[in-house]
Amino acid sequence: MRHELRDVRLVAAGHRVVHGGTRFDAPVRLTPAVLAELEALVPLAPLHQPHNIAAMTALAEVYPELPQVACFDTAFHSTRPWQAQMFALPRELTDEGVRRYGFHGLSYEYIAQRLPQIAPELAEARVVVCHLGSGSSLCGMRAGRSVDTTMGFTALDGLPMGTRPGVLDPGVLIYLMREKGMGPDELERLLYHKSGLLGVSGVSNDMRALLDSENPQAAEAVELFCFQVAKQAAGLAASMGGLDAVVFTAGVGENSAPVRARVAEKLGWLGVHIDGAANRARATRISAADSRVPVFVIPTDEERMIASHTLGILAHSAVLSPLAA
Ligand SMILES: Nc1ncnc2c1ncn2[C@@H]1O[C@H](COP(=O)(O)OP(=O)(O)O)[C@@H](O)[C@H]1O
Ligand SMILES: CC(=O)OP(=O)(O)O
Ligand SMILES: [Mg+2]
Repeated sequence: MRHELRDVRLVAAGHRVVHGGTRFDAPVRLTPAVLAELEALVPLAPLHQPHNIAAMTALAEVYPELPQVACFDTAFHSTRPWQAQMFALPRELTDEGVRRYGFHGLSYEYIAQRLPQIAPELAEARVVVCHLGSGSSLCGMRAGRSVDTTMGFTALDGLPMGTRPGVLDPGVLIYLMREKGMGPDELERLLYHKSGLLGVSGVSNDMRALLDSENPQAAEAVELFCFQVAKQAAGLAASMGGLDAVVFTAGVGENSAPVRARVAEKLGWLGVHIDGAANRARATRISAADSRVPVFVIPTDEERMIASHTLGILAHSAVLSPLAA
């Protein structure tokens, strides 16, 4: 890094941190105390949080004076009403933080800023944003604020993903523990690494490979994915009391015209109709001229959000002093 960045003056490092728990609903400057709190959240995001923390500790070793800022995937969702945050579990579990957090918040925050630049008439709109990548989730946002989202306590809930199952009857877990003798480590491997598109297809976790495959199980994996996107998008429309626009973003959402077409087809009854040619050309607005609900493809930019938050924290705490790399 020192070599690559020799002509650059580093002023700070911003990080995506997937889980902020109940404690962090905004970006925060990294301190040893903050780091300890982020480490305590590792069990809630075992696929992501350890890597987020590893980057911070590595950087702190090389640049001990460099200010570092943690920007949370969960923070954007702190505006949701209580019904969207609560599981129907005994109160004491809710009180200790067993609740729905939601993720991909930096991506949703970027889209919330970008959409009104593209379509000012939608500034107050009820929008379902489909962040479809390796990890996938949906966010229902109204006037740019999160109302509801498909992920929950961890990044396992909601849509099927590359290697995660999405929504699952918790009774399945009791069955696997009791009848198959699975312990927490084996369950974690099953749910974070072996399920989702990979588990259903037996072929790949990559949507491109599944769309190219002749294997009927690959086709089933794609169909299961599109079915759940449409079904859960309709659920978010109910959370918002209506639907005024749909946005596709992230790896699959930005690049896969067939997935967008199939999801839109399943949402036709809600007034979502796309224009085939615009969709294939990956236009910014892909809805048909007579579609009640406009549909957009907007490339996300989580890094830009992180940079912007990091500069904001620096300006706020007046630490933007000349720091030579
Ligand atoms: N042209 C494409 N068609 C279908 N899927 C694609 C295409 N390009 C990328 N993808 C999918 O996007 C996924 C990665 O999305 P991305 O948002 O970069 O994921 P993440 O940030 O969660 O790693 C890949 O796993 C791949 O399945
Ligand atoms: C939260 C999450 O699932 O992130 P990613 O899409 O990066 O896996
Ligand atoms: Mg991503």
